[in-house]
Order: sequence, then structure tokens, then C-alpha cells
Amino acid sequence: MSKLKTITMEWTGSSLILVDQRYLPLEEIYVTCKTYKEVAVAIKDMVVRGAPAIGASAAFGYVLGIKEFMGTENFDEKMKNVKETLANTRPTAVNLFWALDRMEKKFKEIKNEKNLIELIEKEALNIAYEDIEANKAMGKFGGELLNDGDTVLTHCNAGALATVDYGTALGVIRGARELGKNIKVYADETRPYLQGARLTVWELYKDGFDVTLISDNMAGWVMKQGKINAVIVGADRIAANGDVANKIGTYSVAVLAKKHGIPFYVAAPLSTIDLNTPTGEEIPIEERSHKEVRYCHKSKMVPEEIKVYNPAFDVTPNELVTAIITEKGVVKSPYIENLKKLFEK
Ligand SMILES: CSC[C@H]1O[C@H](OP(=O)(O)O)[C@H](O)[C@@H]1O
Repeated sequence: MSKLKTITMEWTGSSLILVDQRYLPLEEIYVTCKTYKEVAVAIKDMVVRGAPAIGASAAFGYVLGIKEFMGTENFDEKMKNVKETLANTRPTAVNLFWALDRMEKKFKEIKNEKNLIELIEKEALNIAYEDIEANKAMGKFGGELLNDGDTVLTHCNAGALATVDYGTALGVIRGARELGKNIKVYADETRPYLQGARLTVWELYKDGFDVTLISDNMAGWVMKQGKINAVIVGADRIAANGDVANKIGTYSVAVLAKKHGIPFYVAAPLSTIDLNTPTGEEIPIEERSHKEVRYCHKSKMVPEEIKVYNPAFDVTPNELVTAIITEKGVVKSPYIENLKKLFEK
């Protein structure tokens, strides 16, 4: 009997089953992770991706580490290694580190309890279900910002597949519909990994939304033509001053939105806000394999002798952000520059 089952992941109590997002939308293949190392590989190889989804997956990976090492010598030391192995998978999404810190804190509180496994599993399940609730709360707050008949542009995939379920940016689009508003979507394909073309379009089409796929270089022109009423994206890490790290190409979309007087909204749970990172300058930007750029649709486009640069994220400065939508409410410019207040309520 599954204890959690969504479009993104299933926790059976002894394994984490992930839809392999590298093969969507053409094939629905699943990866079953029975060890923390298998979860680490799944995160690094982007079987599962998206800040909240990565965090929740790592939390269940931590549980698998407990189950593997409980009752063995140097248990504490081994659990430090489990955390480090999972933390070393990808550097930008702060949810990964937030989730692992929360699991380790819980472990230190309960490690001598007889029902340790039950209690640590409950913490991972809490992280997962809290994410879904946060997304639905953001959906309501963000849905109120959109107007009936709006057309929204989004970049990458900040949908159910990037979270435990429902999504952050796509959660706002879902929330607006639940408020009775008719919302159309333009989705950037999001080179090089094509999360928009492969995941966002698939998610929204399956949910009955009017979604149009565009290549990334078309975003400016559709804005210039007056087709876009708002931009909404997710985030991987938001610095204390409101600078936003998100999928590469987000910064360009934010500059274009500013130029065309279009509101630029970021939807992210508090677990994506990192008060320990003062500004976007300090956010580590993951660089991924040249192969993701060199190859497109599994066929080589560019010979090996050509240099490739593949930053997976960029940083949008706070002055380009109209509002940040969280599960605790909407923070509008200029209050974005001091997100610490969100945690004081
Ligand atoms: C709701 S977080 C989604 C966020 O994560 C994506 O990155 P990746 O697919 O590389 O994990 C992208 O930045 C999305 O906006």
C-alpha cells in the first residue's frame, strides 16, 4: 500500500518510484530506487528534477539510508555520508539542502527511539504533503493576481513534475482556473533540456489547458505582439534580497517582460527562499554536461571540436521581479528586497 503516490513520485515504504522525466512525454518509464545511492543518481541524472521534487526525493533517500544502516556500527557517521552523498548531487536548488537539514535535525532528535524508522519516514512524508499543500495555497494567492482571459508565458517546468504534485508556477495557473478564470498559456521550450516542450506542454495539455509551445527566441516577439498578460515562473533558490535563481533563460524573459511592461511573477514555497544566501551573486550555478547542448533529440548537432558552455540556471535581479508568490502570501516589489519578514509572521 503506497504511502504517497503522485504524477512525480511514489513512496511504498521501502522504495521511491520515480517517473523518469528524461523520457517524457513520449514514454512513461519508471525508476525504482531501493537505496539512497540510487536516489542520488536519479537526482543527478535528472530522472527527477525541480527544486521541491528534488528536496522530497532526497528526504526519502535519507529514509532509505536509515533503513540500510540502522543497527550497524558507526551509524551516525554513515548517516552523515548519506546526507553528503545526496547533497552533492546538484548545487543550485536550495530545497535539496533544506530537506536534508530537516531530515538530519529530526534524526538527531529521535535516533534512540525504538520506532526510529516510522518516525523518520513520517518526517519525509510531512515534507512531501506539506509541499502539495504549499503549492495549492500558492495557487490561490497567485490565481487572484491573474485575470479571467489572461494569457500567461512560462519558462521551463515548474509544474506537478517539478514538485511533489500540483506545481508552483503551473499551480498558480491551476489555481486561477479553480477560481473560475480562463487562462491560456505560452510555454517556452526551454533549451537545452526542453523541460517546457517535454514536460510543461504535456502536463497542461493533459489537464485540458489551452497551451501553445514556442521556442525560447520567440518570447520577445509574442510579448511585442501584445499576446502576453503576465509571466509566471518557478525558482530553484531565492536569495534573502529577492534575487531569483531559476532555469537558464529566465533572466532573458524577465528583461523582456520589463521592456514590455508585463508583470513577472515568481511562485516558490518558503523552502526555496534561502536567507543564508544574501544576494544572487552567492547562488551556486550548476554547469551541466556539454552533451545536453551538443545533442538535440538524441542526435548530435554539433561536432566535438566546438566548445560548449551549459549553465543550467541564471539569476534574475530583484528589480525585475514584480512579485513573489508563496504559501504565506504575495510579496510585491519593493518589499521583495527583505524576505526575512516572511519568516517572522
Ligand atoms: C518548482 S522548481 C522548478 C524549477 O526547477 C527547474 O530546474 P531543473 O529542471 O534543472 O531541476 C527549473 O529551474 C524550474 O523553474
